[in-house]
Parts: sequence; structure tokens; C-alpha cells
Amino acid sequence: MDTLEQARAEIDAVDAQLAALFERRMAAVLSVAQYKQAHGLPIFDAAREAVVLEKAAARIQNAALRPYYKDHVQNMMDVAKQYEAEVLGRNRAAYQGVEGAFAHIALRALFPHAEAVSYPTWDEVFDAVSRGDTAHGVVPFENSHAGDVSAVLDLCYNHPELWVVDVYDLPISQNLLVLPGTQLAQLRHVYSHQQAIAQSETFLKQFRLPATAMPNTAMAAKFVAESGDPSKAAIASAETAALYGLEVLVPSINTDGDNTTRFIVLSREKPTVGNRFSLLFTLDNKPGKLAEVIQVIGRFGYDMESIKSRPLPHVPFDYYFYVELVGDPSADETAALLRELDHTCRTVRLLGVYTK
Ligand SMILES: O=C(O)C(=O)C[C@]1(C(=O)O)C=C[C@@H](O)C=C1
Repeated sequence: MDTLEQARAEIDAVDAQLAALFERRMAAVLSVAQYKQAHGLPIFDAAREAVVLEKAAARIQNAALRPYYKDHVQNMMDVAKQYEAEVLGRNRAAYQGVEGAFAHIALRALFPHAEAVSYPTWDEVFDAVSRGDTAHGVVPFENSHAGDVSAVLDLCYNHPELWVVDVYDLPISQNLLVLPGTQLAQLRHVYSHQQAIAQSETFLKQFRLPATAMPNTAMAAKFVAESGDPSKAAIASAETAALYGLEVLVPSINTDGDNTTRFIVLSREKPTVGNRFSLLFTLDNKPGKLAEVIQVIGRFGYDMESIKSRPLPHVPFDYYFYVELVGDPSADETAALLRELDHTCRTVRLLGVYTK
């Protein structure tokens, strides 16, 4: 046996032992999952993971191997979480913000029985779904008045492992929330999410109220409630007022009466059934390329309900495109359309399949 063969024989022997240990570990993970199910505990346990990683690092003699081993153990835990989610019926959904935020209201409507798990940023919602900590993620995609939530579209672009499996339109009514008994004349400053501020622009201008952006509307309400300061107000939903002991001083201050926010549902599982689908594509910078794509879509008979373009993350002055098409994504023509677009575009990817 030469050295290569010898080394590979050793790898095979170690892998055989690891496989048996992997099965043993997963059997223990299954017991943990069942315990968590019985006691209503979340799958993800950040404190436990930190302890597991610390113990793992301490067991490695060779310092150069330590970071690799930590990665390996983290991967094992990520796989364990996916397994746990699977056996527990994957009934967790992620959203950004705090209870009462619009994303939380949308999540409740979409998944009334799921455990709603809050994350501080959209980025972390995407990561949670990606890692399998939650089966779904609910994030805002566009607002009928303030427009696209571009950062979310960029995250979709940057997470090719995730799919959009559903959309949900939530009518948004922005209300001016104050401490009980406060009058309009007492107000000096307003706090809310940047989009809610944009949606209430006319009202804020009319009453000359400066506004400060916060990560979400519910956090703004919480901040106003905790400040105890009657010169401060928040813009948020009526549900949020009840949650934080605030009063609706002026209801529906949003400029656009039909203000609606569209939320998308993210999943790691590829959807198959729906009457709409969305694509992300990039093009070579040549004359007529975009027109060519639009022509192909038209030739296949798909009605295009939306088209957006965004700067490519990390590539200055290059762009990617998003389109939403009406049609059956499982039809043979869709596969043919994607094959043809594969030739026309630099890259093309099916992002979502859902019913509207
Ligand atoms: O110990 C647990 O709580 C587990 O679910 C097991 C495990 C692991 O694989 O070690 C997996 C997920 C948790 O976030 C922490 C640890």
C-alpha cells in the first residue's frame, strides 16, 4: 500500500467510527427533541451551544485544528436542529422585531399555531431559516405606499438556499400612540420604523413633528411607554398600543388609505404548487439584453406582474432583476421558459412559488 492508500484507509476507518458515533449522538438529540416537545422548549438553545463549543475546543490538543473542529461541531449542531425541527413538525416561524410588530401580526395570521421566534434583524431571520432553527421566516417585501423593502430583496438574492413559499398582504393602519391622557399639543417628537414614518409623512409635516427611525414600530411603542414622557409619541398599529399600555391619539395617520404591506414567507423547502412564481436574474451588459428576456417571457405567454432591478451586492454599477410571473410553475412550459432564460441571462434562478 502506498502512502495515499494508507492515509485513505485510515480515513475510512475513522469515518466508520464517526458514523456510529453520529447515530448515537442523533439518538440523544431525538430524546432532547422529545423532551423539548413535552416541555414546550425551543429547539435552539444558544447557551447550550456555547457550552458544547467550549468543551469541544478544550478537547483538541493541536491548537491549529481547534477552529476547524469548532466549525465541525457547529455543523453537527446545525444538522441536529434540522432533525429536531423535522421530528417536531417544524412548527416555528421567525420574524424581525418584537411582539406586536407588523411582521408578528402577519406571522400570527399565516401560522396561528406556530411558535413565533423573534430576531433583531432581517439578516438573522434569513439565517435562522437557513440553519433550520425555524421552518419559516416572515419578512416584509413591499409596501403599497413606501415601496420596496430593498434590503429584503438583497437578502433573497444572497440566500440561494431559501425559497419564497407564500405571500401575505397585511392592510396597514398607522396610528399615533401616546401615553394615556396626552394631548396633541404636548407632543414634540415621534418614533417609529422608517417605513411607517414615510407612510405618515403628510401628517407629520402638518403638525411639524420631527421623527426618529427605530428598528421597528413595536420597539418605538415600547420606548415611548417606558420613557413615561408625554412629549413623545410612536407610530404603530392599534394592537401594539394595547400591548404597551399606550392610547391611540390619532388613528390612521398614513397618507395612503389603502396602505398594505406584502410579507413573504421563506423556507428551505422548495415549493411546487402555486399560481405565481418569481425569478431572479442577471444579464451581460449588452444592448437589448433586458428586452430579450422580456420578449422570451411574453412569447411563453406569462403575464409579468412585477419587475424590479437592484444594484448587485458587492459589484458596483452592475444590477440584478426580479420578476413575478402569473402561471403554473409546475407546467412543462415553465421548465422550458427557465431553460430558454438560462441561455439569455448570465444567471437565472427560481426564487418563489406561491398562490395569490
Ligand atoms: O442540547 C440541546 O438542547 C439540543 O437540542 C442538542 C444541540 C446539539 O446538537 O448539541 C442542538 C441544538 C441546540 O441548540 C443545542 C444543542
